Amino acid sequence: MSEHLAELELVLASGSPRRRRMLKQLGLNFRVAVPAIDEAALAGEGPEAHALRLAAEKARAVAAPGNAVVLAADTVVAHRGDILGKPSGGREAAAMLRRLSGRTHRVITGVCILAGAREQTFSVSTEVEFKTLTAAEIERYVRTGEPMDKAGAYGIQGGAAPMVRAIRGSYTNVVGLPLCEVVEGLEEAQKRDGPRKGTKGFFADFCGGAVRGRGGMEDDKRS
Ligand SMILES: Cc1cn([C@H]2C[C@H](O)[C@@H](COP(=O)(O)OP(=O)(O)OP(=O)(O)O)O2)c(=O)[nH]c1=O
Repeated sequence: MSEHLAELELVLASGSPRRRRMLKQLGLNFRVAVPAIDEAALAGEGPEAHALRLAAEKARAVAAPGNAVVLAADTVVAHRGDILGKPSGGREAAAMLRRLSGRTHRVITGVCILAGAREQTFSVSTEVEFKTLTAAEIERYVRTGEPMDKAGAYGIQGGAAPMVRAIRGSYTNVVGLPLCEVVEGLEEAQKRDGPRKGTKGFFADFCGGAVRGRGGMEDDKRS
């Protein structure tokens, strides 16, 4: 990661405590602005197109001063072309978990980085395999309330960790912000102020290899 990235004037367009925590983990200076947009899917919209569109709408919805760079993201769970967003209640959460049980799905995060008139939008996809869940396991987990603000009704970083047999791809992408690609995008955005000497650090090295398995990230207190 470039040592100059900490100098970036950054606005995180998100109310997600996970995204805030992950950006902090990078040591970046940023302020938070919470976008208010309609997150409903358009008719016929696929999961990736949906995540990309919402990420761009979130970024555009917040005001940023002169040189600031705005970062926004949207995470969806995709199964057989369907979008599983945040559940509307306990029944829908349980239905989503029954659907994911014993199967592999994809978690797609759309990312938008706005730097003046320049806009980068991209998506990152991670495959997640769930073990077969019992009805009791699902009921217990839904009762914790944790699924309610999370795409696909689960948090890999929290109580759903033991439900996940395997992941292929970025772990931070599942939690809502693919840090490797976000850092690359922010470095790219910073170049508009003139190229800086980049130092290839942890993230560059980390991105070079296959990322498999999960890290040790705490869940937030929001249920
Ligand atoms: C699959 C999965 C999703 N999530 C979260 C990430 C996202 O915060 C959330 C999906 O909802 P989003 O609409 O992407 O984000 P948000 O509403 O939390 O925040 P904002 O729109 O203000 O940026 O689901 C987890 O925390 N863990 C997981 O394992």
